[in-house]
Amino acid sequence: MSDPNLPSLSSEVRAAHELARLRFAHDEEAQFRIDYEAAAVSPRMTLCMLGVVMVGMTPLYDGVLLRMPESFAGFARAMQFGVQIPAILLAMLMTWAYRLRRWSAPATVLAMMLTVMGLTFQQVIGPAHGFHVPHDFAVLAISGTCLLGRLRLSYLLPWATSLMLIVSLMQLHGFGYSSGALYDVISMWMLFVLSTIATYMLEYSARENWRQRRKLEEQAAHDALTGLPNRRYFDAMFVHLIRQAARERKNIALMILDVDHFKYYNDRYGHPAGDDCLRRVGHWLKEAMRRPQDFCARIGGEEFAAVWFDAQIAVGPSLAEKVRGGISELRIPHAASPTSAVVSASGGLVQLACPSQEDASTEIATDMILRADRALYQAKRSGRDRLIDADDSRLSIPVMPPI
Ligand SMILES: Nc1nc2c(ncn2[C@@H]2O[C@H](COP(=O)(O)OP(=O)(O)OP(=O)(O)O)[C@@H](O)[C@H]2O)c(=O)[nH]1
Repeated sequence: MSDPNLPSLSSEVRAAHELARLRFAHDEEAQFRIDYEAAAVSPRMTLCMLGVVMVGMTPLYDGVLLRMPESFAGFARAMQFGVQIPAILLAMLMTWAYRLRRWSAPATVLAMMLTVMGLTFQQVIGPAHGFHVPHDFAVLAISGTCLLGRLRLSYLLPWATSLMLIVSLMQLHGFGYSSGALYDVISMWMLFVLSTIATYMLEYSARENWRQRRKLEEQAAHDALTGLPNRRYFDAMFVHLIRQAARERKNIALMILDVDHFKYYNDRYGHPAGDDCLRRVGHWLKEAMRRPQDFCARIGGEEFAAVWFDAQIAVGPSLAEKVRGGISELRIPHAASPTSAVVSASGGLVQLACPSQEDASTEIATDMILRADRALYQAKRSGRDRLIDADDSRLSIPVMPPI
């Protein structure tokens, strides 16, 4: 029998297909794009800095190495310092400033377009002034953007290909269809194809690593048996929700649940059946948490926690009782239980109305867990298969002072 925790073959094939197409499904793709853009900041800044330095140095190699005539230098400077460098600086600003970052990719593409178009104009107009701009600068700018720009291939490719077509046509138009000009254009396209393949491979491995890291993070936060969040996730998330509840003046409720006489269950039906029982309980808990911010976790062997965010204090006990009682409704036979013929659970509930101290959320969480645990203990002592509300007058437990 196949292990339900292992991914099915079809999901693996789908995952490989998505990777090869450089596109994940909906939410995963959206999350990837956010992370990919965040990781693009330093390579893209490097690209822009290189661009500024290389364009900024053009007077040096135009004048000293290529001996650009004065009649042409004015046009070249206007292009370089009036258009290309400002466009690259704009891309730098959009990448560097957090609030403007969503414009970073279009600004980088714009800088590439203006730089390449400027170079191509110079190449085409130059010969009339007795000056020849080497053709490789245009493809260098496109390849550099491919390799260092960290732009997604599906975004970059249409722009880069259009640019290459424009550059090729302008060159062929400007220099005629001589074998030398054709050779130049073909070598430019070969370099461009290589850069595109490298861009594909870079994005492929970025996606693969990103997915792998997410999987590991997911595994570190979840329990392998039930698939529910684990204790580590619960501790972090509970404190986070208390902080949010304090900020938004919302209520928060916690129930700790423990399956009754689970040792007897294992003894009677065997450990694999015990595992299966825990899986079914976990599945029910996951189903029972309806709102996006409510969650449940497996916090110990046969111990679970359920957290409700923004539930009315008056309905908290009935919500918790529905979830706890639902475990008996699963009707998992438990012939060895002195409490019930089916698997049941005891629960301890604690609620907090609008916590006020946002910065004391860790202490509040510790206190709530302690009180829920004590209520659970009370439920066990008073016969099991029941919920005890820590705020109920029957249970007078002193509240732990903040540490
Ligand atoms: N099958 C299985 N059993 C587990 C797992 N984790 C913990 N247990 C068992 O759960 C049982 C818990 O026993 P106890 O702590 O004595 O509690 P209990 O028998 O449920 O009794 P009460 O809680 O007092 O009702 C132990 O026998 C553990 O071995 C698990 O992942 N799978």
